[in-house]
Amino acid sequence: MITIKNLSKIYRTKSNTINAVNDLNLEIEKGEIFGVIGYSGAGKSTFIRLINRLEDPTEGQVIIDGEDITALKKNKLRLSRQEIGMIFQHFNLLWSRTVRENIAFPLEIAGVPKQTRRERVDELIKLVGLTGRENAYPSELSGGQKQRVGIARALANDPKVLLCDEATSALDPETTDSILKLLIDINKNLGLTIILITHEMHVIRKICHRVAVMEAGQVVEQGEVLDVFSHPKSQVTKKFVEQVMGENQQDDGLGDVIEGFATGKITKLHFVGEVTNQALISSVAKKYQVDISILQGKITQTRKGAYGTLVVHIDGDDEEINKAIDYIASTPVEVEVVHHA
Ligand SMILES: Nc1ncnc2c1ncn2[C@@H]1O[C@H](COP(=O)(O)OP(=O)(O)OP(=O)(O)O)[C@@H](O)[C@H]1O
Repeated sequence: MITIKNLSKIYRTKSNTINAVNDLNLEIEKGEIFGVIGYSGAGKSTFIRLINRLEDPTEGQVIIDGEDITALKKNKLRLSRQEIGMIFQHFNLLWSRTVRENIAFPLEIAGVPKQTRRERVDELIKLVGLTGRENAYPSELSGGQKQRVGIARALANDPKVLLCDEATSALDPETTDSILKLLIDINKNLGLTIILITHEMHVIRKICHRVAVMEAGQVVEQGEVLDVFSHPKSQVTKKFVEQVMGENQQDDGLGDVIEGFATGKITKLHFVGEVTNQALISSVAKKYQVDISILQGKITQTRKGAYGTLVVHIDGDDEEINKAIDYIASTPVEVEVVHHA
């Protein structure tokens, strides 16, 4: 639905030439939540601003539903922009306008008649959960409420695409979760395509279907979120996965723990995808005469399932332990026996 072809943006200053976006190619599907992650300076903001032509590219094309946005003249561009909503890290609200008036603003610009405008604003206020706050000014709102106004305003003209520029980076973790949940609901209920840029892997993990990792203006890796988590290829992607999974957490002090067991087997269980850790552990404990205790590990959830490793101690008769291990190995979970007591 969105095709990015050989997109480049070069900034020339007196002393410098910066390839902020450098020959970028991407295909984004209709109705997906697509994340772009990168460190500061990777070119994410420039990239997202090229999609709605807040910046003009030096080269390349952005094609949305067959229409080449980069080739549009000013008048047509204004109309096309109504199909692309955008929300920002610092909300960009009009401080002298109430919630209702902020949300109505893009409708006024689009020439929507007053009565229709009022009805549409009412709908949007309900959609983003701001009922009761209609007449408040931005200065009277929490960060999460401000971003809800930003979202309602971005959705006012019924866009096909929503661009999110570090939309939760100024919010605390709990508020971030509530805004991410709202974005998931909007994506599901309205079938809206969402492109978000972030430097936080948690945001990608929680809501994105696919992700592209950017470095020095280029996409260095892309794919389904779960695949990128489980098989990160580039150094920069590995660093982002560590943000969520922790660094070298797997074997921290495991040697000492292992020495403490005189019976049973210590096993590492690698989870990628559908099977959940709780379901597996409890079904093994029910099916076989074994005791299982979790010694260490970290499991995280993506939209396509769990990812991570658990180290467990399985104790009981040798035969039962082996049956339990064979059973686990017959599921999508990978088993590795690291110690026989
Ligand atoms: N208007 C501009 N003029 C000159 N250089 C710019 C301009 N805008 C961005 N750059 C440069 O382009 C590069 C990419 O910047 P960009 O803001 O797109 O990165 P980013 O990944 O979004 O990082 P951040 O999160 O820090 O904004 C940086 O080196 C930046 O200094």
